[in-house]
Amino acid sequence: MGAVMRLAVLGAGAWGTALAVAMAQRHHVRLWCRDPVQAELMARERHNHRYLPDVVLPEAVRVTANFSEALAGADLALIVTPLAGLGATVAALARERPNLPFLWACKGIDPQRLALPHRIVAESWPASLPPPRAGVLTGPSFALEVARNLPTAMVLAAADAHWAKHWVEQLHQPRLRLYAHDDVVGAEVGGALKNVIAIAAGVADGLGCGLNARAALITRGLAEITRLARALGGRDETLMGLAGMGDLILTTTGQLSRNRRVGLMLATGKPLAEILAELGHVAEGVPTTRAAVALAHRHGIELPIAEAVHRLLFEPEISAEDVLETLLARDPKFERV
Ligand SMILES: NC(=O)C1=CN([C@@H]2O[C@H](COP(=O)(O)OP(=O)(O)OC[C@H]3O[C@@H](n4cnc5c(N)ncnc54)[C@H](O)[C@@H]3O)[C@@H](O)[C@H]2O)C=CC1
Ligand SMILES: O=C(CO)COP(=O)(O)O
Repeated sequence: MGAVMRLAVLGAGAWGTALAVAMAQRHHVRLWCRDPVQAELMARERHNHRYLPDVVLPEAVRVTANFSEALAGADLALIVTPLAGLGATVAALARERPNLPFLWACKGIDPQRLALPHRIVAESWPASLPPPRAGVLTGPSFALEVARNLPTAMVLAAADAHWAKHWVEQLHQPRLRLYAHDDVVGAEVGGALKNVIAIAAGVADGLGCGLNARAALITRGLAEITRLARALGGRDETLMGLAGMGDLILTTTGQLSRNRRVGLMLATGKPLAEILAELGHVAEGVPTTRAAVALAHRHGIELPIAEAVHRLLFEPEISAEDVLETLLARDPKFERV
């Protein structure tokens, strides 16, 4: 195991808070929360009532709303904002600590630029600086379980496999097991698209389609994820691992998934705006569905489940039952990825 370090966790939602708690078992952690009122409350009460209730913040986690203070003396930053905040956070990090290595832990595809997180990072990084030393942290990991120290396995992927291996050795813990990887595209597509399939699984379960249907959705969902990853330059085998199949199984079946919950509520006919307000957390599968369908058109590949979720999310006059019928009416085919 590596030395004790100083870590800056940037973003204090459910996932940032959970990672801060888990990392504080071995390291000194500063948790940056952009809202000063929320930061003060968390520092005083040692809880994140808004995003991760029932979890106590250990002494080794220092909460601050001051970005510079969070980064002062840090050996590594973990960016844990929603995907929509990644670019601005990377740009601010480059201004403050241009040499600091960092990981991003957000999942999704930007629906405007159709960009995976690593491209958002590259495009937000000043051209005048040497490229950042950075990678992605992803895999099947519900925040609450990580914060409760339940055994979890994740992937740390970077284009430079040696760099990934180095940080795995520094951060690995018996109950937060990290595997190094060098397929950033495959790992990111797995983390992004599983949320789209989780929405579909929630809809199917909400409609009472049964366990056979859920298994079919997971399997054909994995085929869609693999197809898109391949089109974008990822490797098939990555999607058979933690970042692909692992996270897909967790999110399509686990009651803690917010994206699955979006699907369950869509099945009741509730409007999307109401669902998102009720959720109170980010559901990255919603914007990512738009991006996935646009990328499928661009690359000439078929993503029937993602297309079905797209219709249900963004064509309010269409019901969950109608979308299901359209999916079931597809012509028979060979089973191929
Ligand atoms: N919650 C989980 O179990 C996991 C979440 N993730 C990913 O981590 C990312 C964050 O998710 P959660 O923390 O769960 O979301 P959340 O909805 O619980 O919290 C989001 C947090 O980010 C803050 N925020 C929003 N925009 C921001 C910005 N521009 N700059 C800084 N902070 C900003 C919000 O104030 C809030 O504190 C998402 O991409 C999610 O897919 C990944 C693995 C597990
Ligand atoms: O990414 C996650 C688990 O790996 C969390 O999924 P949800 O955002 O659907 O809760």
